[in-house]
Amino acid sequence: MNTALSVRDLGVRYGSVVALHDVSFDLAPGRVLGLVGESGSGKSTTARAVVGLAPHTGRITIGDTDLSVVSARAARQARRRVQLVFQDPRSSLDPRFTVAECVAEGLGAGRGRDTSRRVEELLELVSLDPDLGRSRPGQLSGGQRQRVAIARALAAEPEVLVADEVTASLDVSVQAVVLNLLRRLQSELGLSMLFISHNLAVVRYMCDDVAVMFDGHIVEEGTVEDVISRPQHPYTRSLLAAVPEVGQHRLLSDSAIEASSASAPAPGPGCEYRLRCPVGPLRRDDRAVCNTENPLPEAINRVHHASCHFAPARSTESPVVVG
Ligand SMILES: Nc1ncnc2c1ncn2[C@@H]1O[C@H](COP(=O)(O)OP(=O)(O)OP(=O)(O)O)[C@@H](O)[C@H]1O
Repeated sequence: MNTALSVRDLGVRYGSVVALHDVSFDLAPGRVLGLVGESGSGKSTTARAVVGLAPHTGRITIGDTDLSVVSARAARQARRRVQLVFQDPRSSLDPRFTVAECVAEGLGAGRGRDTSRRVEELLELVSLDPDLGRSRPGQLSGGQRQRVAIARALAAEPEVLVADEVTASLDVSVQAVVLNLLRRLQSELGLSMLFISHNLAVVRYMCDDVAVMFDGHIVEEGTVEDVISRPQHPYTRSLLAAVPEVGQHRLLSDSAIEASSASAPAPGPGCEYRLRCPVGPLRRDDRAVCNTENPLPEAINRVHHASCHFAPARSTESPVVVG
């Protein structure tokens, strides 16, 4: 089979802790494979091993380069075709560098006179104003910082992008913006993506295929639709049961996510948010009205799961009832 990334019998230990046991999976070219599982199941360790940040046993093949049989130099070159975007851009971007310097880091040794033009192009690619290149990461919002981290990863012109909980440190409305950006880039650039998340709703939105991790093992894999609608492993069933909106197929439409990434009004009293779901009609409960007793995060939590996204309906002085 033609694969962008193939992992066989991957094992990682941290001292006496065995973090990964014989993990195997294939990522097909141009597809998005979700790696899902609870905290501590080994998702980040898998990502770190794939990009060479964790010593491991087993075999990793990038394109047609089996890293276990080539020289260290050839392995380093092959690994440049796989780029990792970390969970928290505050720690992955050097605060002493300007944004432009952070992105230029990703261009590697071959950069020359055209560096600043290329950095501008990369900032535009992630929908950032190139003028932000003169700022420091600390002057940007969390969502802007994560876009810079994505631009830096794309600077290396990777074939595979590993996105490790890239929205976990972001505010819920900004999460939607970053997810949509990743979807757009993946499709426009034909990237293969290993998308790591503990959130099954997000995995369903983003991925074609999914592998479920538990205690350092992959316990189930398949297309997202098959695994979510016909889970075979008891652990997958328990993960699904713990996320009601996936179990009930109450997931998010593109339009809901796109709407939430547009100019959302500042949440506050009298501001109504309408939750959307692509399957079936909205129920009356699918709306959340914010008021002083019920500020936005609680409203969203009460009606839907906290990790869901939402679309602003309209902002008024007094709550509006949607029929
Ligand atoms: N640097 C480390 N030293 C020792 N043990 C570690 C280290 N990093 C991870 N582990 C352990 O390895 C196992 C897998 O951790 P890992 O971070 O890969 O899980 P995860 O699924 O990514 O979790 P999370 O979603 O919380 O990031 C856990 O038991 C964890 O405690």
